[in-house]
Amino acid sequence: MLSIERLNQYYGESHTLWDVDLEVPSGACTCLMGRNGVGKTTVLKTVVGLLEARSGEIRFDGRAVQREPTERRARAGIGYVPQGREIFPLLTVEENLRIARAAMGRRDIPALVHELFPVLREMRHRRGGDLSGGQQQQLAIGRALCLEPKLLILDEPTEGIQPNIVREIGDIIRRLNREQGLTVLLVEQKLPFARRTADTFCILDRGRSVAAGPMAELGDDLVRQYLTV
Ligand SMILES: Nc1ncnc2c1ncn2[C@@H]1O[C@H](COP(=O)(O)OP(=O)(O)OP(=O)(O)O)[C@@H](O)[C@H]1O
Repeated sequence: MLSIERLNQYYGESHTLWDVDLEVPSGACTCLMGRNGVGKTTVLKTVVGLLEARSGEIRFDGRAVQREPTERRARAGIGYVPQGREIFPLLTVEENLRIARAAMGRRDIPALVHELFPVLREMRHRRGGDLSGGQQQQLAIGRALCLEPKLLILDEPTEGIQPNIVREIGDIIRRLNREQGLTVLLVEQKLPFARRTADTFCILDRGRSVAAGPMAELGDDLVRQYLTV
């Protein structure tokens, strides 16, 4: 579904991504892994179109999208839940969802959103900023679902969330993937969570893709070499 080939990206003169390759198979949940600062968020932002690729190809659904604007990629089915969630804190839960939905020219909120996240219906009149971290993450995922994506990209969805809610978020990602058939690309630093949630992995190290494969093949050597601090 998403295929990245020889992607290079720069922040000014600083070469950040070096010939990165990444495959996200249709229907799978893929985890992009690596230590802090290796370029994971930069890959996601380049896929979404918030950063420009200097060279390389990003194919989504069989089409090269690396020169398309963000809105066009979103309309094509690339959904994005950024790190830190970035919900609108002063708007209500319902307003946060409706604003996203308006981008589709629709006023209704998809039933799936309330089915997956009943708390968003219960708290629809609360301000986004008054929700707990876990509830804000649910709102951020719900908002991405309002655009009916084919690929859902999540940047560290468990960051700053209580352990009992982390499991809940993992269950929801798996349900979206397995029951709704949504393809998922996830950045995640928590190894047990990544193992439990994803089918395939790709590891970045200092801006380069260094290993990839089925999650069952993520052995201790790779973990020691590229993931433990
Ligand atoms: N706006 C920016 N301008 C300049 N350099 C940046 C910018 N954003 C990130 N970088 C640098 O690019 C490199 C990759 O950063 P990135 O945030 O993609 O890494 P990451 O793997 O997602 O890290 P983390 O796990 O800490 O979120 C880092 O060296 C970072 O300092």
